[in-house]
Amino acid sequence: THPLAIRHSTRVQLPVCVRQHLWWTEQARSMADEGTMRETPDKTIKYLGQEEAQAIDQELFNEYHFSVDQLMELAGLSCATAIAKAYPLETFPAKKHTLLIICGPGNNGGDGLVCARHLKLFGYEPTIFYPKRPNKPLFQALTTQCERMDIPFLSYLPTQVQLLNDAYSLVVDAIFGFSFSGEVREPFGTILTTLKQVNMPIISIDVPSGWDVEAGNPDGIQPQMLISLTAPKRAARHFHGKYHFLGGRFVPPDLARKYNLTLPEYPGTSCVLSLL
Ligand SMILES: NC(=O)C1=CN([C@@H]2O[C@H](COP(=O)(O)OP(=O)(O)OC[C@H]3O[C@@H](n4cnc5c(N)ncnc54)[C@H](OP(=O)(O)O)[C@@H]3O)[C@@H](O)[C@H]2O)[C@H](O)CC1
Ligand SMILES: [K+]
Repeated sequence: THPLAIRHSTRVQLPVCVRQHLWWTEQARSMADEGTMRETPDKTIKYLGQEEAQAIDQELFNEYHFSVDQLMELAGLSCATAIAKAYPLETFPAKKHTLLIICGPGNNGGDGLVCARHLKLFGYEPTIFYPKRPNKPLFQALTTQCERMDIPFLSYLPTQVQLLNDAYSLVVDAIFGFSFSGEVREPFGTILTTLKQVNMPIISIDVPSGWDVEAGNPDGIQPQMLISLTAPKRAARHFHGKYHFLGGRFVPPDLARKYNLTLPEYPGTSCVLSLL
């Protein structure tokens, strides 16, 4: 048995053909157009460079005394909420509510773990692949929380993309965020090569993994959805997918003013807004 068979034995028998995939994305698109995504985009929004994104992050922790756990919880909840808006449960083909969430070794991976937990609470069926786990209490706790919620973890990622296409409807890329730099090192090079071949939509958290945080990467993965946290990074200018959401509604006004963030207004109590 391959690892995908552990908990999805009935589902892997359902092939996801291209026609079904197109039907489904169209359904999701029309539902989204009908009312769940009416927020107004703001054309003046500022795109952050890598150093600026890291400086804001540090200021939130060191000057404003937020803990990583706090911000990660809000970031991950934003991601799950945005995914539920763009891909509502009722638009999934043949009730196949499965998603694969691939988590990297830093805080972007932590956002992915939190996102998985909330998606499970929303009725989705996430599976996590977390190949490089930091030896830190925060990540160990987030992992335990997912395990205790019966979210399966893959022991390896099959390189046969058909297995992945058959088992999952969406893949969430929580591999690298704004601290990525240089050439991709293993095992993530192989993982990203596999992701470039899948035919299900990819959802990237904060930055499409493998993209330069500022310059993007035309040869990299091309996600259908991007969820920018705090403010979009410059790489987002090269994003040509269908859905671009902003999340991470935790920026104190003074900090937004200091960095001239010109953030659009979130509607009501929403923790996300659509930028497209
Ligand atoms: N303020 C906010 O908006 C918040 C955002 N959050 C999320 O945090 C990430 C940024 O997290 P950070 O831990 O700083 O970094 P990353 O997750 O992007 O990546 C760091 C790890 O990636 C490894 N890395 C870097 N480059 C490579 C490479 N070329 N190949 C392989 N691996 C790479 C790096 O490994 P090292 O060996 O270099 O240490 C790190 O392990 C942000 O994008 C948001 O998603 C917070 O959750 C909340 C606040
Ligand atoms: K990412």
